[in-house]
Amino acid sequence: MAEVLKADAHIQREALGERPVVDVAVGVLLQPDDRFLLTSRPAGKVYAGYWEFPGGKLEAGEGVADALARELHEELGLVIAPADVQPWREQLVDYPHALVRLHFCKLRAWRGDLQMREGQSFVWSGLPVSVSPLLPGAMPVLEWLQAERLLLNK
Ligand SMILES: Nc1nc2c([nH]c(=O)n2[C@@H]2O[C@H](COP(=O)(O)OP(=O)(O)OP(=O)(O)O)[C@@H](O)[C@H]2O)c(=O)[nH]1
Repeated sequence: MAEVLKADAHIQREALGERPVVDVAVGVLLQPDDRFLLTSRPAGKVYAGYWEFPGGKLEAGEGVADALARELHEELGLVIAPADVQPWREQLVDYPHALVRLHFCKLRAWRGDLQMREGQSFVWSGLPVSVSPLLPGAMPVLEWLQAERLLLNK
């Protein structure tokens, strides 16, 4: 099994094998200058107020690119073509409330102006990130981006 990131390890949860995996499509929206979009989780959701990359759970029978296009439209009013979604990395995260498989995708093209349709806040961030707290499942992305930038000498 791929490495599992255990969030809030001090909180008890069911054994791994007994929980279903929830698939989540997550977008890393990148500007030409490589800043990326972070949004805050709306009130009423688990980890409300934490910063994350936008996205959400796949519906039954839905693929990652379609789910991401639907979520980004529902949450942010953006229109993206599934063909512009670049699958990037996957990460399993073991939260007390759920075991999730995050499908991180890069996006450099979209249409429409950002609308915070769920009352979220947003920031276009560089590295290091200036907002906090960050959702545990969003943290590996920062390391991956940093590693890529070092490699490309950016
Ligand atoms: N969107 C997003 N979700 C993440 C990230 N990292 C991470 O662990 N997650 C987890 O993935 C799951 C996404 O669920 P969600 O609640 O945002 O999805 P949703 O919009 O479909 O939820 P709902 O329709 O049940 O309210 C949550 O358990 C969340 O903690 C991230 O960077 N972005």
